Amino acid sequence: MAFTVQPAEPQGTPPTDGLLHFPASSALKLEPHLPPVASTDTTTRPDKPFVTLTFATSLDSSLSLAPGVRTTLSGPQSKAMTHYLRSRHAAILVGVGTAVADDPGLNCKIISPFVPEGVREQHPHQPRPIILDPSARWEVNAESKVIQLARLGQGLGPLVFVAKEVRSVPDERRAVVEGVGGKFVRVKSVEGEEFTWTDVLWTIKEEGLDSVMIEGGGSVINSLLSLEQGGEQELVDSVIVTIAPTWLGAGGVLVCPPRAVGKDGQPVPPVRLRDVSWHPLGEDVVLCGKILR
Ligand SMILES: NC(=O)C1=CN([C@@H]2O[C@H](COP(=O)(O)OP(=O)(O)OC[C@H]3O[C@@H](n4cnc5c(N)ncnc54)[C@H](O)[C@@H]3O)[C@@H](O)[C@H]2O)C=CC1
Ligand SMILES: Nc1nc(O)c(N)c(N[C@@H]2O[C@H](COP(=O)(O)O)[C@@H](O)[C@H]2O)n1
Repeated sequence: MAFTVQPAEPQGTPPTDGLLHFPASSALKLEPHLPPVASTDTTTRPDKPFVTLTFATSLDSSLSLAPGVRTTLSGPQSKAMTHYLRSRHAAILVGVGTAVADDPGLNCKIISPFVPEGVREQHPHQPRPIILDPSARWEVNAESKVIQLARLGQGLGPLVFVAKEVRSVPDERRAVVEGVGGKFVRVKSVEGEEFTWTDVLWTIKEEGLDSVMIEGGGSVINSLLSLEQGGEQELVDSVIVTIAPTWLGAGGVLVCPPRAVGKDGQPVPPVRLRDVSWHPLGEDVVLCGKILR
């Protein structure tokens, strides 16, 4: 598919339709870190989608002030960048801790500055929200933001991944989720608690979703990074982190995976990024890279 820069909106002009704006010049810099757009791409794996790990952090590695406290870290430009990422992924994944704490919308409020030739997009591309909720504790209801947005046509119905061992999901929750085109998906778990990331990603691929951005929260990011640290599985294709110029202080939800040790009990070299680039966006800086393997 050929892509061109859509010149309809001059860079820097705020949109008047409630949508966010991310300039094509900034978007181009992210391109090497994003899922391929061409369906003929041969680098994608059959067993998993393209995985982007992306979140916003403080200088002291906090995602939020405390568990359950929704905390704004991204400034307007990096928030627009996150929505650009949402426009470029088929799915967006968070843990149930985030769903409960933030009541997130998990939708996209940006029209890509790149559009296929001859096409003028009227609506943002929407990623499919995925909530990891092994024990079905998310009390999703008609007021949940993700449901409201899907009902308005401004987002998609969520896929809620619950453990096979969970006896049943309450009928009201099922009706709410299915009413907006979402569904509960059963995933094999270890003792009804954790899914393996291989199973999560395989299930996403089985749902026909070729790319996923994993946004958080702390438990999700740390468990994924600890696998990468172990070096046994290569699951994350791209890492895009917004760093905000603030310290949230002790007590926050931290990105801090357990230190990896080898079979001999000795520390193994820490995980590091390669192909790193830094992009100032407003007062924030966005770090892009790939996990060094
Ligand atoms: N600054 C940012 O970019 C973001 C910040 N956040 C913040 O993070 C905080 C929430 O983080 P946490 O409390 O750590 O919750 P979380 O969102 O990481 O969810 C944790 C839950 O997800 C499930 N889960 C995680 N890994 C799993 C696996 N491998 N298999 C099955 N289930 C799994 C478990 O039920 C676990 O209890 C909130 O305060 C939120 O505001 C969340 C996302 C992004
Ligand atoms: N990029 C980014 N910057 C921040 O400052 C944040 N707090 C987050 N959080 C993530 O975005 C979700 C909330 O936004 P929506 O309602 O979905 O638009 C939140 O749940 C986190 O996943 N991200």
